Amino acid sequence: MSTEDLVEKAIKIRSNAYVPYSKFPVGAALKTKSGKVYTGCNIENAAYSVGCCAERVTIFKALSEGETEFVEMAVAADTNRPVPPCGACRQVMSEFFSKDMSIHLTNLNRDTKTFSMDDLLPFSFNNEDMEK
Ligand SMILES: O=c1ccn([C@H]2C[C@H](O)[C@@H](CO)O2)c(=O)[nH]1
Ligand SMILES: [Zn+2]
Repeated sequence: MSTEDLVEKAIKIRSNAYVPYSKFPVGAALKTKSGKVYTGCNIENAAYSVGCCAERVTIFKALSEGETEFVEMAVAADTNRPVPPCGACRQVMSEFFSKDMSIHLTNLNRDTKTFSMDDLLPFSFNNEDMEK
């Protein structure tokens, strides 16, 4: 699947977002090495802090199905600039994505900015930091 198609999937899955509190639907699409695509949206809760972003829902969906190798992700929201993922999602991404993996951030105009994992979260805390 092309990057453009991955972006379209991220935009489309926003329609499943459960966002009664923020009214800010976000969608994400994640491509595995084998070419399979997992999609996800944000899911909120009356206890605000237990809601989950589209990016993490998508990554956890794929991981829980046994996927471990990812090649590309797209994230979409109705924003002026391509939507920036929150810090928590960047940290989760850095656990499972290689430093050079591409993450495409976009909006409904299809303005798209592509970042490598390392650009999105430089100098990230990881397992090696606990090895001393
Ligand atoms: O990149 C982002 C930014 C925000 N949100 C969600 C969290 C919350 O449900 C709503 C408002 O922050 O948007 C995401 O899913 N992804
Ligand atoms: Zn997030």
